[in-house]
Amino acid sequence: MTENKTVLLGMSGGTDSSVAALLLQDAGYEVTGVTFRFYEKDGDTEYLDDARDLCNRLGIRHLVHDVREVFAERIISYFVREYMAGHTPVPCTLCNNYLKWPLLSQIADREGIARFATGHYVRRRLIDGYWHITAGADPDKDQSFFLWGLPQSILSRMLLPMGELTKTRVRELAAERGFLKVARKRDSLGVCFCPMDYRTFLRARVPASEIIPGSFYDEQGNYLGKHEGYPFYTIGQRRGLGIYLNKALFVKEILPQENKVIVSDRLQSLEKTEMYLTDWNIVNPAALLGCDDVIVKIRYRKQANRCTVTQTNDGRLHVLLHEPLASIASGQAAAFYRNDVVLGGGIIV
Ligand SMILES: Nc1ncnc2c1ncn2[C@@H]1O[C@H](COP(=O)(O)OP(=O)(O)OP(=O)(O)O)[C@@H](O)[C@H]1O
Repeated sequence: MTENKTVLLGMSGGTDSSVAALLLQDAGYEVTGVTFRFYEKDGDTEYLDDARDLCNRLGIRHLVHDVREVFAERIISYFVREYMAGHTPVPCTLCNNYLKWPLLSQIADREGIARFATGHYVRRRLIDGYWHITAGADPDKDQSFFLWGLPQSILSRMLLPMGELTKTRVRELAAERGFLKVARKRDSLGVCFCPMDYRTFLRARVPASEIIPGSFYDEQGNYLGKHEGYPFYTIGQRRGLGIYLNKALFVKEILPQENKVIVSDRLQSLEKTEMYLTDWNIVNPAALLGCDDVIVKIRYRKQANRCTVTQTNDGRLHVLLHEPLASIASGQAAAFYRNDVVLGGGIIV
């Protein structure tokens, strides 16, 4: 049987998905581009024009799919709600696992397209009959941490043209082929709808009466000073507390009901040896549950802890950490790895 070489590519108008279009065409695929309207800062739709122009140049059909309302509720409102609950949200993880990839799959089905693709810097590998996400070849761009929640129905159909490449090479490819605007686009930083300083974003979206000054206390309950409102602090935060003692302080606990933030001068006191996850996904239970060679990451970079994962009677995952880990915050994601292979993940409660 000949392979059905049709693919639906998520096109953000950025460098990676544009080069992905070129590479998929080179590989003989009939590419259809789709641009999701997730969020438009100040009504800026240049990204739509860029994606459309590229498709025109490449002779690719281009679709636009407006999901601004869904994105506003499932991602932006969730983001605000989580901070208001004293948690640390993970909007990119949720968007990838619950919106972007499922939408690609649904639209591909609707359009009769066999595969779907993005410009993510990840690869995939079939292990013991299960498709797994694995880290991208460029360690500085690897996005595997965000893709632990995808089911086999999606993993088995995805194409990942960026997986073997470095970002430098991707820019070179765009320039070599004469796509200079594509080659020079800036990398997107942080959360797409929120400036690096999420406080300004919260202030603009939450009634002033809901974020009010409160107090910092130490672990013994001693008052240390005023804070600007508990949603502005995250577990493990050290900078920007506005308490001037001649020692470093870390946010240990956030108590939304009392608008209190508890700080400690010992990072060790923020350490934990276990955590629980909800909304989890496991690729192959036999390769994760009870195994003692699993790595858990709760941060995109510079952290990897050995752990043992088991399922609890009430349907959560229990993660026993082999060495203590500091600054575990509710709402954050935890992703499980064996070497470069993503085994699953979940949301910390
Ligand atoms: N608005 C969108 N519509 C369709 N696909 C999208 C959209 N935004 C992102 N994607 C897809 O998801 C991939 C990863 O997006 P992300 O924003 O994490 O990375 P990026 O490095 O900014 O990618 P790019 O350089 O392609 O913009 C993109 O390469 C693209 O394939």
